[in-house]
Amino acid sequence: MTYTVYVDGQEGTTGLRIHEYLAGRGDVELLKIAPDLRKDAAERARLLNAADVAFLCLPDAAAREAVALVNNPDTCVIDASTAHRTAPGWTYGFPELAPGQRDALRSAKRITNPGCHATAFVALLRPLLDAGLVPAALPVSATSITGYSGGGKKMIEQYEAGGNPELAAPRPYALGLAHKHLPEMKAHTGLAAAPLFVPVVGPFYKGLALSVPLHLSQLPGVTPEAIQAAYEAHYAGERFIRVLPLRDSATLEHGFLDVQANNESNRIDILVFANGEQLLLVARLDNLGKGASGAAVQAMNLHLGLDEGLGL
Ligand SMILES: NC(=O)C1=CN([C@@H]2O[C@H](COP(=O)(O)OP(=O)(O)OC[C@H]3O[C@@H](n4cnc5c(N)ncnc54)[C@H](OP(=O)(O)O)[C@@H]3O)[C@@H](O)[C@H]2O)C=CC1
Ligand SMILES: CC(=O)N[C@@H](CCC(=O)OP(=O)(O)O)C(=O)O
Repeated sequence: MTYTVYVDGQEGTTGLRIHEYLAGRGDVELLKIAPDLRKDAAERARLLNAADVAFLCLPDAAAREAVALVNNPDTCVIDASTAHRTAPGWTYGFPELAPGQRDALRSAKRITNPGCHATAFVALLRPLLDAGLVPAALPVSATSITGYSGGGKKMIEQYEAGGNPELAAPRPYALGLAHKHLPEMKAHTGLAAAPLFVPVVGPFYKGLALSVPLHLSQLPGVTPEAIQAAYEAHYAGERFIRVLPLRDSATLEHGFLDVQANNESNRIDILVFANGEQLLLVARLDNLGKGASGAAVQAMNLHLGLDEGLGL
């Protein structure tokens, strides 16, 4: 069986990476748009509707426009943008989210891929809310350090042009405290309020690690071991989520956390560090792997009834 796949936004960072994942596959026929017609609505509509699976690797406005062009009821749209992550009728492309998510993704024709920071945040918080260890009302904070490819072509060009000393150091951003991933972080964890979230972009291509500090004094009766056990239970048998042993400083290189350790993989590592009543939860991943294109291909495989890890 051959599946017809179209990537709208094939020249962008996420689109190119999806092409790389799919290039060697004999079961996928990749439809390509002529370079001069890349933004031609009629030609995009033709290809979107000819596809079994259409990936949208576009800015939000263009992704909304692309969805409006799809009228083939059999086309499954997998949107990598932020446009539909909490929209009704769309299924969150995170198979490991909760029991039932895989069945939902098999039948969905509209799949919305999680954001890179949101993937890490949801991976850390959802199991703890589901297990009743973190109450929905708990105020939560998070920081995340990411490589510059997360900012797409424009940011990659800025960093790779060289000559700007400001870019040599990590840069906190989204300091209006209104990052675009906040709505999905709230919606897909069950928290009553979005976290206070500060992302930081650094002078390296890719790799992401998000940290959530917790004070056990705010969680009566909860222990580090209970948190660890909740992760192990939630992610038991998951091939793309690895829960490292509690306080596993052996996974740290010379006492530092390597945020690039999962690059070129579709894996998320979950790490729990504890000292007395203070706890630090960390999730790390490749922002272009499980944080974007890898997750999109995993969702496609699952939707088509194939081995979820095919090509990943
Ligand atoms: N980079 C990352 O780590 C992640 C990105 N995402 C999301 O994925 C989406 C794509 O991001 P990314 O690949 O980084 O972005 P890029 O800027 O690298 O690529 C976007 C591509 O879309 C093209 N494009 C823009 N408007 C249109 C249009 N109207 N019709 C057709 N093509 C159009 C652009 O064309 P042109 O080349 O002419 O500019 C560009 O090639 C975004 O919504 C982003 O938020 C999600 C997770 C992670
Ligand atoms: C460094 C950088 O700018 N990163 C992007 C995140 C990219 C991503 O995963 O998010 P979307 O899928 O929502 O684009 C940002 O924080 O806006």
